[in-house]
Amino acid sequence: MWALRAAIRPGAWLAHAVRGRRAPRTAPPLLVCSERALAAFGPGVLKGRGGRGQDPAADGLRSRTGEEEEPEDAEEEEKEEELLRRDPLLPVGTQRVCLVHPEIKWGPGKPQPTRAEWQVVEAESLVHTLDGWSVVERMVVPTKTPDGKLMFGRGTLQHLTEKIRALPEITSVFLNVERMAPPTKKELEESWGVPVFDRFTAVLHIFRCNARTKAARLQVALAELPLLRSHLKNPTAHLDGRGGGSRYIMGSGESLMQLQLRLLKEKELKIRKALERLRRKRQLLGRQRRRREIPVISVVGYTNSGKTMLIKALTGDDAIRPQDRLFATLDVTAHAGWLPSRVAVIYMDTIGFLSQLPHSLVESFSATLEDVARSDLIVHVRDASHPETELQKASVLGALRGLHLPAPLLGSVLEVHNKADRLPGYSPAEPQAVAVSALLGHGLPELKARLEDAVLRATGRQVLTLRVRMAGPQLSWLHREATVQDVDVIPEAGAADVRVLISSSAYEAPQTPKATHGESNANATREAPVAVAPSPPSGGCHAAEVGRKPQGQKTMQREKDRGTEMDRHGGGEGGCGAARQLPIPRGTSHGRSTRGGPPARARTLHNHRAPDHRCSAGLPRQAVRSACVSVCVLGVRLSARRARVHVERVCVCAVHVRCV
Ligand SMILES: Nc1nc2c(ncn2[C@@H]2O[C@H](COP(=O)(O)OP(=O)(O)OP(=O)(O)O)[C@@H](O)[C@H]2O)c(=O)[nH]1
Ligand SMILES: [Mg+2]
Repeated sequence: MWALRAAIRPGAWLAHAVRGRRAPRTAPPLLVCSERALAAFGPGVLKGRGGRGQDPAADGLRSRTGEEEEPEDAEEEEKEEELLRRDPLLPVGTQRVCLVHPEIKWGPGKPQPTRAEWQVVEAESLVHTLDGWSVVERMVVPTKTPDGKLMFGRGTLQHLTEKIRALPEITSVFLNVERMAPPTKKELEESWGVPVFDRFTAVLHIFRCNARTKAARLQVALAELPLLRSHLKNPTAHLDGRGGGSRYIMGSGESLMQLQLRLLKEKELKIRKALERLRRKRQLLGRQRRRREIPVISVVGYTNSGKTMLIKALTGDDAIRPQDRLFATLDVTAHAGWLPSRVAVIYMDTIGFLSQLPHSLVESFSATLEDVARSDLIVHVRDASHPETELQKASVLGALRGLHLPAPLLGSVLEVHNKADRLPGYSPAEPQAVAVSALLGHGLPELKARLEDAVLRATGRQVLTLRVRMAGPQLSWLHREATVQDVDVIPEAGAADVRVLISSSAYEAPQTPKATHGESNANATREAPVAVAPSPPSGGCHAAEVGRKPQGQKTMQREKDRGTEMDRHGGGEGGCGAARQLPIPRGTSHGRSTRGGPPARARTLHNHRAPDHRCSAGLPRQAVRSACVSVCVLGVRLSARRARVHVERVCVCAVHVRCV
């Protein structure tokens, strides 16, 4: 005989477990938002719909990956909205749910070691995710015939029906199975007298409630098509052949069933087309990000493990609002942040995983998860305090493998054990994992250092401090070929120590022998003993050459020769048009970097011959020129023989100064 556990009232073990899983809904601490971080990405890369604070439900100053931000063709927009109009999947309003968990005792259908009680807890969390829904009864019912039409044996079902019928307060039954066949649903609803729904329907309904962007809503609409198909019925079928009416509609030669199937097929094609349009836009934005060389870190993990909270802690973005509910995040959103060496990165917040998610559901969200495949690094956030953390890990890794990610990306996943504050003295068993508390900010410095290390390795970059001559062309070369993070001018030496983030390919170019550069190290910032940067084209005679990236050994050698020549002639400043000589770093506008690194940092320009010197206060041009005697440092006051000026900005044609 079977045992109907926890039928009358929640058993102590279960009630305890359930209480344990529901963390209090406390407001997360407010952190300072990094405005500069966001500014660094320029327009079109990071955008929030409607700006900060407009959507109180949104979990952050989110920059969705761009799909819905572009102005849409009005007609297309209307068509897409039409696709998204549908009836609710589950009953609306307050629901008191009876949770029935069929426990498969043996056989291939038996789930992996997950204990029934935790499956019940997770199912209960799903119900609580819906506003106004509560679980009033829980039942774990053993079954040997999960694939049978009625899921349970005859005697078991009868017993269960009596139990459910004896509970007048329940308004629906959640049968905790992945999918339920329509005939099963029909029979059970007739026996129990209340609506019955499965895990797929519950998750789909939650997705519907939480999806905000058009991409997410379209993906949900795509995911629910199989459900709609399985519920199709032909009301005239019973009339067939009895003379009671035509099974064809208005003589079209198409039965109602065929018509419904055709309409669903057309709907599917339209949704796929709309998703493809959004995918192209996302790819475009991805290309823009890559052009700007901003590394992307995808944060993945089981639902409710703290992904959003971790991104909030890493970026300091107080507009991000983590929530204690499953599938709070459904849209991939991008958030800007900085790593210790002021390396700008984008964190991608992603949809959480759940065990036993129907395959079609995961597949429909594959377009969103494409962003994960294109990232430079994956961070796997785990809830270390969860009793089933190992199973959650297995579930996430299984889903990641299903995404067909590039092997190096999959091989370099950085594991973060979150919620360590709930486990005093916790230390991860995995040597590579980092324990943190995103809530309290514990372990974040170590995590950031590890992230930087991994990101630099993944993107083939390193942070170096190089000493360059101010009179030489090296600094401008560095501005072009690397991200200059800091310039420390040493006036008495006529040199500067320049901290740069440089790609290995640029750094290891033939004319930059490592011996003279000092040791390269992805993390450590090293002093280079001598001026080292490869020389740019002579004197900046041709604007095209000034902005050109050295490609291949031949080009580099030519540039080296020119550089040698240039050095012999004292600084390499030719007599060409000064506008072409001004070494504005590529990708900058008005001295503001868009290649990573904080904007409006003091930037040293070595060129003595700035093309024009403009003074907003009417200072004589000569005075301004003499003020820019040696270096032009943005935002820094310079004293000169005749004037004291404040260099406000540097653009291609002028150095703009203000009299102080
Ligand atoms: N105690 C503790 N709670 C945390 C920590 N990090 C996150 N939480 C809580 O865990 C819950 C879920 O956090 P989220 O960041 O929304 O989790 P998520 O992984 O983004 O969840 P989904 O978007 O739903 O997949 C929230 O109530 C957080 O307050 C932590 O380090 N310690
Ligand atoms: Mg989230």
